[in-house]
Amino acid sequence: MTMPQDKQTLLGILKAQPVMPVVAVNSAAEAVDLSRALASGGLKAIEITLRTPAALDAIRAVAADVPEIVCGAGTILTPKQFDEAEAAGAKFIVSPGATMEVLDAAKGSPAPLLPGAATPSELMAMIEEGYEVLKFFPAEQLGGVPYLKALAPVFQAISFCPTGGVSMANVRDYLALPNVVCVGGSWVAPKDVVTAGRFDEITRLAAEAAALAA
Ligand SMILES: O=C[C@H](O)COP(=O)(O)O
Ligand SMILES: CC(=O)C(=O)O
Repeated sequence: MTMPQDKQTLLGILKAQPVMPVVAVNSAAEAVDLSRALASGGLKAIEITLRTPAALDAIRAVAADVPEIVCGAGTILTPKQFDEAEAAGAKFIVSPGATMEVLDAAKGSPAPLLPGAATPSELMAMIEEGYEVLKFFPAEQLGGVPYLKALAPVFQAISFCPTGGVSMANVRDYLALPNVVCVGGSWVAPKDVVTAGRFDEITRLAAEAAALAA
């Protein structure tokens, strides 16, 4: 079996904080301010999703100007997006799912890929491809904590980053699972708070999330 996923590097990034902020940004400047505010609160990485036209510029700017945070790219759906995100400086790449084309793009890349998988057959396919650290999206809608608990004894090598519907109300239940390395969430960077430029509030939310590690 090949081992294309740089598991150690990826786990290092994911385990450095309990919550990975998943964000969609309007501009590179906004992404820089947001990243600094999240880092001030104690979060060590950010996933900038390719859901806005500003995403690649934002990744470039954060990778260059905010050394205190590890900048990754999310919502990678195609090999072209993988290549663009890597070229922009993304240090890790997240996809809500997995296609053979995206897995091919990830081969040999310095940016480790966190692909998404949910069903037993999808998990078996990922294991065959050498992937053991996986996104679980959309977590709550797919069955949440009870679903992940049921998978654990069967898929003992798999670690998940559940994302989608996770919040301060349920995050502790996810983090208590042995097969969860961290969660992804947008609640630490609410759109209205970012747009209003209330970065002190972002730092407060980030600190609250970072404290979940204790
Ligand atoms: O689209 C969802 C994001 O990836 C994160 O999900 P969330 O907004 O439920 O935290
Ligand atoms: C769901 C997610 O985190 C992504 O779109 O990459």
